[in-house]
Amino acid sequence: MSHLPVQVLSPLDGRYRSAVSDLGEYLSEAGLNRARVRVEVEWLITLTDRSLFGSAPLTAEQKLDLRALVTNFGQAEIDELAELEATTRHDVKAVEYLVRRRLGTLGLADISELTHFAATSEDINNLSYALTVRDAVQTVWLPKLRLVIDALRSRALEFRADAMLARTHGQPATPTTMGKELAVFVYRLERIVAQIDAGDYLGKFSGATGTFAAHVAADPSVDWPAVSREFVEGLGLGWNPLTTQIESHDWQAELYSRASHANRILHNLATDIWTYISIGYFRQIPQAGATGSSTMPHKINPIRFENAEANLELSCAILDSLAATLVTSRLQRDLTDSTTQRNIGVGFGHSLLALDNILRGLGEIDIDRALLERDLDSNWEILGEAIQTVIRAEVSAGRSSIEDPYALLKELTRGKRITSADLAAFVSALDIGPAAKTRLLHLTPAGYVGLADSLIDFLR
Ligand SMILES: O=C(O)C[C@H](Nc1ncnc2c1ncn2[C@@H]1O[C@H](COP(=O)(O)O)[C@@H](O)[C@H]1O)C(=O)O
Repeated sequence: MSHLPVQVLSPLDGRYRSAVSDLGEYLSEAGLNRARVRVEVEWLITLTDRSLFGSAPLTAEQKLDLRALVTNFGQAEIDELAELEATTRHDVKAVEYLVRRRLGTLGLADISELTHFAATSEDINNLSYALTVRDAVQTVWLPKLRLVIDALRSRALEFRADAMLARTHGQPATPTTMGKELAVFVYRLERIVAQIDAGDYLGKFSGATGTFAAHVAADPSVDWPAVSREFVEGLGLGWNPLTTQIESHDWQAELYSRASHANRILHNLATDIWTYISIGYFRQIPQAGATGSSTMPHKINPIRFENAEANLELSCAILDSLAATLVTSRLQRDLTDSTTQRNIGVGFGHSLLALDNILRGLGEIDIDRALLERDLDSNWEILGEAIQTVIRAEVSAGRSSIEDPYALLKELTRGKRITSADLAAFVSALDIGPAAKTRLLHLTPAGYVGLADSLIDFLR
């Protein structure tokens, strides 16, 4: 028998807890159950406000008491729900019983039969998930993503004029600036954030098979779809009028796909920064007291970006799986979504942890301008593109009769190392107009960055 105290299985609840615990407020079992209590309570208030089934509107104080069940939801309720569920073997039924018990304590036993009235568990669950996922995304995950975007933008602006050899296919290519390369990621991430901001959080509240059958059986004179719509929209959610027992989860699939897409862009950023660090373009700023390698004292390892890379992969695996599977439920419902949705927090948790690491990592790197310049100065052959393009323009304008300029430059540069002197001699001998020749003679690899410096202004 082990002597270990009870151990959590997920590192999100272990070593990384402090970085992701804000999500637990919403996407934990307790967060879900608190939201379920909220939905049950608000449904009671909706029914009594309309004096349905012999009820009378609750007083302001009674409503406060009921809503306090949500704000005061804590360990006592968590324990009581566990005890109730041990008997019911049904998590939502346990919540209903908890609310009924509290109604008794509050002197509201006369409305206890209106608890969970005409509702199926999914009516409570889907609204609770929409509320908790919305709050987790809007108050925890997106703000962290925005912090990363802001940090990235400020580093992009800082490096906007830092010319750098580009490496398409990993090979020296037409230079760019470090600022423009980081700005590309800002632009991409901002698009995804806008899409996520515009996304839906939908809810249904229409009974066991989405038909309002029990509602109509109880009182055919009520406009139940209108009541349902007001109720769902009153919670700040969009109303889904046409469903089976379950909300169709399409909004969830859309959200998780977009979050996963954001993860992949961040993954691309993390591996690019890792690569810039590995070739020395970024230096890592030593952190006091930190160790790189346990045996090689000189090392500073890019652990922030490696941790981010791994967590983004895990997050994508979970969010992709949720997006792919949640949209299918056999006939009017199967219960697979109940089990999979319990992992929404794990999906966002790995992403949040990655964001935290990227944010720290971005603050722990500095650019090595001297190395960037040395590298550019060692690769004059990349100007072959500029020269052949200028010659073609000159031929086209009738100022040159050079045949096949591309082949000429290919002959000079392909697979070869060229010095500035080689290139100057070559350009001086070219049969082109004097203005173009002067322009080419003044061109350097560091100066061949086109409009990279100003393109960054396309960022919002
Ligand atoms: O309103 C209803 O409950 C309708 C009922 N469908 C159900 N809808 C929602 N939850 C249900 C359903 N059935 C079971 N359960 C309870 O779901 C829990 C599943 O546990 P887990 O796999 O851990 O997520 C676990 O607590 C289960 O008890 C139907 O028969 O159509």
